[in-house]
Amino acid sequence: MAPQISPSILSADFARLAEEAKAVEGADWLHVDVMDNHFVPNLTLGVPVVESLARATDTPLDCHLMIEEPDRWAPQYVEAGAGSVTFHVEAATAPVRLAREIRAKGARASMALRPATPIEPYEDLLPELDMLLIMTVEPGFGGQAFLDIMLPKIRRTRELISRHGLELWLQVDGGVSASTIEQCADAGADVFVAGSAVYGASDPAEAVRALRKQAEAATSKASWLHDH
Ligand SMILES: O=C(CO)[C@@H](O)[C@H](O)COP(=O)(O)O
Ligand SMILES: [Fe+2]
Repeated sequence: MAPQISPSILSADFARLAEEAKAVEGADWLHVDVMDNHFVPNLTLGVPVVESLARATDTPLDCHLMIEEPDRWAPQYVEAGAGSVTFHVEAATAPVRLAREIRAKGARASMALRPATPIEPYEDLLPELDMLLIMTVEPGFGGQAFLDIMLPKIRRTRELISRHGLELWLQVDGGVSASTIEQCADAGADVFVAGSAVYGASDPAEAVRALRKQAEAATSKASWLHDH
């Protein structure tokens, strides 16, 4: 799959969300960080705002739920219009049932891992998912420095995906910018969330295009693409 860019609305001006969403039309997804002040020490937005955003933009919404009890809430984000819903495995009670429910309701099902959560215990769950999100910062805030200690986990996950012959997308989120996106693509990521690198730029749409170009160039040279 060609690399995809998902700008994070967390770094946008929340008083102008519709305009900020339109500013990145041309991106593959709009990444919406939902935080409940319990799973992470920050509070952002919920179902009503996602419903409004879905009406305000043609870009599909990639909802990243950093919340407790995703088993209870995630289906409501599909109903609100999200095209992809990511729950954290650390918070989910029944991740297989939840992934199946998200898919059955018509969205892509995705599971996220915090930096300290290994992929290996979840190998058998991968066929249930459309995307796996590897956090490259501790979740909670935009603008943090990329954790390059996550690169080996991205590589191991890409190997698992290839070994099982899965179509699953591999997303990275946190500190992804012009200086880190190539390392992520080389390690095997194919969906790139970028908040401050996009909304901190003078031209967000141009920042998306530039990141996509860098990711495409790095992916075309990456061994994981050619060795399988
Ligand atoms: O989920 C999160 C943070 O918890 C992210 O989606 C951030 O919003 C990414 O922002 P940058 O690190 O790219 O500034
Ligand atoms: Fe996120």
